[in-house]
Amino acid sequence: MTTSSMTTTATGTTVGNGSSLNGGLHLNIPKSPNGSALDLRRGAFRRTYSSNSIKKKSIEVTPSSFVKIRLLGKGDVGKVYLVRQKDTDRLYAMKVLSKKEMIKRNKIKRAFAEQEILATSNHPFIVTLYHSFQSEDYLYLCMEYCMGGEFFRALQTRPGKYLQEEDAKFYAAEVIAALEYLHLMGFIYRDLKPENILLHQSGHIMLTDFDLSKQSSPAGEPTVVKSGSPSMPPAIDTKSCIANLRTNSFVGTEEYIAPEVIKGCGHTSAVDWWTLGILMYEMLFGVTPFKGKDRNATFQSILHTDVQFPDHPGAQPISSLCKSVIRKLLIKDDQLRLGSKAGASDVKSHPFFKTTNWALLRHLPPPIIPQPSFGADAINFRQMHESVSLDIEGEELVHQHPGAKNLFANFSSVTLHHDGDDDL
Ligand SMILES: Nc1ncnc2c1ncn2[C@@H]1O[C@H](COP(=O)(O)OP(=O)(O)OP(=O)(O)O)[C@@H](O)[C@H]1O
Repeated sequence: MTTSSMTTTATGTTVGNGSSLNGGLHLNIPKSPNGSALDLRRGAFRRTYSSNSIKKKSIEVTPSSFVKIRLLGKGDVGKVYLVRQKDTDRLYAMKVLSKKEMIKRNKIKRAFAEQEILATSNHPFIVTLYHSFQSEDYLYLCMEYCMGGEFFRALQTRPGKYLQEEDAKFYAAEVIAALEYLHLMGFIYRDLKPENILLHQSGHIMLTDFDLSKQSSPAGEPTVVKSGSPSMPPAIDTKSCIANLRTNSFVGTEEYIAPEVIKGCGHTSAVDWWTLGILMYEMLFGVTPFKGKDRNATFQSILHTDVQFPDHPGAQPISSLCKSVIRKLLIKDDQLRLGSKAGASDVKSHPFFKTTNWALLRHLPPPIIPQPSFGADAINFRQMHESVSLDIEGEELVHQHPGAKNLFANFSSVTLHHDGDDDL
C-alpha cells in the first residue's frame, strides 16, 4: 500500500504534505538542552520514518557475517540471539527460525507474515528489520537490538509490579501510536502483551513478534474523520484500512484473548483495542482483569464478567477517566468497543489522553530507562568473547527436512537500508 508522503524525522518533526500519524501537526524542530537546534547532521536525527525511506537491496550478508554473543529469548520455533556483525561491529537481535520446526508445527505462513510486516514497517515504536535471509535449515531475521529487554520484566521489577497512572498512560500512548501505524498499513497485530513489548535503550517501547499478525490485502485507503471536539483537528480513520479483514483463527494469549476470538465468529482490528485495555489494566494493577483458576474460567470471565477495579486497601487508586477508557476498551461487543468506529483516532480522543502530546511522544522522557549493559559497551564485550565466538549456523545445524527448499523458496532475502542509517 502507499502511505502518505509524510516523512517524520527522528526528532518528530513532520515535513512533507501528507497527514501525520502524530495528528497532522507540522512542528518546529525541538531545541537541545543548551537551546541550540538539534544537530540534524548526525545520522541519529536524520533517520526518516516513512515506508518510502526503506530501500530494499539484494542480500548483503550470510549467517557467517555474524558472531553470536548470547541468547536473548526463545520462542516456539526459534531463538533470538544478540549478535555482532563482524565487519561493522554493530549489535543486532537475530531471530533464527528452524525450518524443520516450522514444518512440524505448521508455522511457515507465520514466518512469512512476520518478515513481510517487519520489512514494510518503519516506525519508531516497531522493531526495525535490517536483513532477512535463509540457509538450508534456518530463516534469519536480523533486527534492531532492544537493550532494555522485555517490558514485562521491567514491570516485574517495579514495587508492587505495577506502574503509576501517568507512567501507564505514557506506555499506552506509545502502543496506540504503533497500533495506529500497523492498522494504517493494513495489519492487525493480535498479540499485544507485555512480553511482546521491548524497551529500547532510550526507554521507549518497541513492538516485536509479528508472527500472529494478519494483513488485509490489499490494505484499504485511510479516510479522514471529523473529530468529536471542535478543538481537535480532523483525524485519520485507521479502521477503514482493515475494514475488509475479518479473520477466524483462534490466536493470542489466554488472558489477553478478546471475546469475539473465543466465540470464533470472526474478528477485526478491534481485537487490538481489547488487548490494549487488558495491557493498561495489567500495567496499573500487576494482574489481568479476567484471570480465572483455569483456562475455561478465564474464558467464561472474558465473555460474561464486567471489568472490576480493585478497591481493597493498598490497591492503587486510579482516576475515573482511566477507568472509563479501560471500560470502553473492554466492551465485549466489538462493534461498540472504543476504536471500533474510526480506529486509533477514537482511542486518542478519549479525555484520558487529553494531556498526551502525541506529536512529541518519542521526545518525552520515558518512565523507565534501561541500565546500560551489553549494548552500551559492545566493544569491550566483543573483546571478551572473541575467543569463543561461533558462527550462528555452526551451532544450529540440523538436517534439512525433505521438500523444505521449495516451501521456503519465496522467503525474501533482503537487506533493508533506512534513510540516515549510513551515518549511524
Ligand atoms: N529485537 C530484540 N531485542 C532484544 N530482545 C529481543 C528482540 N527480539 C526478541 N527478543 C527476545 O527474544 C524473545 C523471543 O522473541 P519473539 O517473541 O519475537 O520470538 P518468537 O519465536 O516469535 O516467540 P513466540 O513463540 O512467542 O512467537 C523476546 O521475548 C525477547 O525477550
